[in-house]
Amino acid sequence: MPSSRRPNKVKTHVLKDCSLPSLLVPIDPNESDFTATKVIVTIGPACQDVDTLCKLLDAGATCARVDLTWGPLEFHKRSLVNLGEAMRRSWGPLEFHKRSLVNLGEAMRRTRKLCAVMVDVVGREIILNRPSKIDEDGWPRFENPISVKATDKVTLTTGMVPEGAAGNVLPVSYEKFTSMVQPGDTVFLGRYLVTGSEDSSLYLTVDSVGEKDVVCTAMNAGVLDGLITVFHTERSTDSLANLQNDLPILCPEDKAALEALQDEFEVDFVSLSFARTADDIVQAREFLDSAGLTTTKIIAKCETRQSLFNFKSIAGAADGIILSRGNLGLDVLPEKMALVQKSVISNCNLIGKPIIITRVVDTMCVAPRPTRAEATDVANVVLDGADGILLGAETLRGKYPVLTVETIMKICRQAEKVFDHVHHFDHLMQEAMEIADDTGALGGSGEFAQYFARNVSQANLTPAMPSSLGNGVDDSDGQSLRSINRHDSQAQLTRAANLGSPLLSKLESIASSAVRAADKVGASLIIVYTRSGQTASLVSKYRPPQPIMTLVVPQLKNDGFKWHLEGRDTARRCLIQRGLLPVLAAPSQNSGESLLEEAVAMASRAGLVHAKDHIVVVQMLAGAFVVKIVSVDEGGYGIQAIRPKSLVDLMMATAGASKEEELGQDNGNGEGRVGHTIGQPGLQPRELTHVSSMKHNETARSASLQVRPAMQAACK
Ligand SMILES: Nc1ncnc2c1ncn2[C@@H]1O[C@H](COP(=O)(O)OP(=O)(O)O)[C@@H](O)[C@H]1O
Ligand SMILES: C=C(OP(=O)(O)O)C(=O)O
Repeated sequence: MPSSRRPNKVKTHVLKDCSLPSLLVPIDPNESDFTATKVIVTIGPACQDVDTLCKLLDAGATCARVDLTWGPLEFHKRSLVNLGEAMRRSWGPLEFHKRSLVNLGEAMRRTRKLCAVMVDVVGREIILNRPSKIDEDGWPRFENPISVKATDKVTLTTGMVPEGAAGNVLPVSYEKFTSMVQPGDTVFLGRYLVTGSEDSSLYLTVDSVGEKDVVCTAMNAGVLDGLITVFHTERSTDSLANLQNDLPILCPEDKAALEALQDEFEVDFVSLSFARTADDIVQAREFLDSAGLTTTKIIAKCETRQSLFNFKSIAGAADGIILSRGNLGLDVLPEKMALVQKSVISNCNLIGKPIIITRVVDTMCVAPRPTRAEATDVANVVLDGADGILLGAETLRGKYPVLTVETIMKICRQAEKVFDHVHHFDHLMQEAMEIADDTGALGGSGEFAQYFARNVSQANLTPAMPSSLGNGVDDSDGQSLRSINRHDSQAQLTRAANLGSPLLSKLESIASSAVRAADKVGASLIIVYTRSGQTASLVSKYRPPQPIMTLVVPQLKNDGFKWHLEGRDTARRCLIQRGLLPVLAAPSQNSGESLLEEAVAMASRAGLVHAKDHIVVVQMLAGAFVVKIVSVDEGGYGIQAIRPKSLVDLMMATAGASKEEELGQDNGNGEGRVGHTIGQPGLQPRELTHVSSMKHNETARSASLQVRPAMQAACK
């Protein structure tokens, strides 16, 4: 960080109404069960059947992950030449994952709930090559757990393990493993998706390194079972000293599996394991595009210290971040973990990228209740500002997958109630102002803007080590910047636009105005029309307390070969962002006012709004950006004419002016206010926004608008 006057500030918790008496009031059984925080579940044997998947969706899960880490064991022995068809035919776990997705489609049909699909790739994961067999359900099972006592010698080898060899000689999957480690290093062996603190985890200290063998001493006793991951802990406590493996960001098995899944299913997200640099995201994007997964979003997993050194460039290039706290916790000192989490979440919030946190309630793998620490942790994730929580072992092999989701949703709901939305909003605005100030546009030095731009573009913070393996710190400044530019997502373009502008981009100005207005008029709901999801995403960024109904109007597109409807995928991709409630309009529905009326009726039926409630609407009308307030009619079904007082409040909220100074006395009917200039709160008025009233309509309307999880939501 340069000596800018501006430190890298992170928002801390400011809780609204957290007095003990208010907290101890029993929870109203009739209170809305809307939960803004998203929950992603990992599908495994514990939840793959349709009934359990239905229960998970009913409990509130919005995205399901299939984890390719289970499976490629069989492939490590095969040459690249033999991949392809042979693999497709014989890879048991891929069949397991396909069945998961077929069942998920059925669960969506039955529950009429939309669920996104995430595929987690193996990437650079190093594992122990242990013999396994594929069970009848297609899931790999391992036999003969490995029992190790503290101070036992354990040998990790890249060679063959002769039959009858001692049980403490363990083959690792990465053939250059001996080049990575040196005496004194710590190597962690643990069951995939375990905490690292139970007796199925083993910490080893490296004694000596030979050509093929790494001899270690066990620091604790443990019984290794299941799929065992090998994690080489960073040896330096303040920089990066380890050599990193040179495995590709997507291994051949990942590519083959993604292609195979893409043939039959729609993959909304790829969670990119062990992302280290922005270039990893660029490479993954290139592959996904070439494989026809052009709309699939990349969520980079930060699971090593290296990913933190390159964090800003990774976050800038990816469509979202997963903070993989299990692995990261092996690489970051325990006393720093909470602070790292706050920093990562805050940075993602600032640039409006979804941030997902892993490893919250490990105890619920075996117990029906979380520990106090876990329950507190979940609440803190919400208060820190995360978008969602990713469940791993809890739903993959845990005893209580449904109860786990229910418990998490309840904790999140309570935490959301005290999340200070206004403070969060003001923090983002303040940051925008300071960036603007630093660009010089508002009289600042430009120092921070340069720092921010540099970090977003390359983040080359530590020198690369001279090695064929490399320590993996991003050493390709210009190159990664160029690559990112080739793949500029809309969000990146928006960010870039923001960096060059003293104020916010047009769309962001509209989105934040809508959130401010909703707050000022006490709206119950925000409705956002969206095509790509970008506008909805920007509204989510400002973390309104209201649900954000995200209206996606399908569009007929021609890809050069055939016509197809686009929109379903947009709706699903909103399902990892805090507060978004995507709704897919029926294709025949026009996107005008009648659609809004249907949306309001639907929100009313869903209990999201009641009679006389206000709703803030973001849409495009006749080529103009519109933020408007409508009210629910007396019957609670349709739209009432705009309430004049609310209109004044809207202008107050968005123009940041005082009632007396700017508007004079409210004449009670709001006349003369329609079409008033609305600017960015806290900033100078900038965008011209129409505030139009709705036509009066008291009648309840039939619902042609549908939530469209049914049919083809996950299965093509
Ligand atoms: N079908 C629609 N009808 C009316 N307004 C729309 C529709 N789709 C998007 N909009 C509005 O158009 C504006 C710009 O949208 P756009 O640039 O396409 O971003 P997005 O990808 O979020 O739709 C936003 O105000 C959005 O609310
Ligand atoms: C690796 C994962 O997370 P963690 O590092 O938190 O175990 C995961 O969930 O895929």
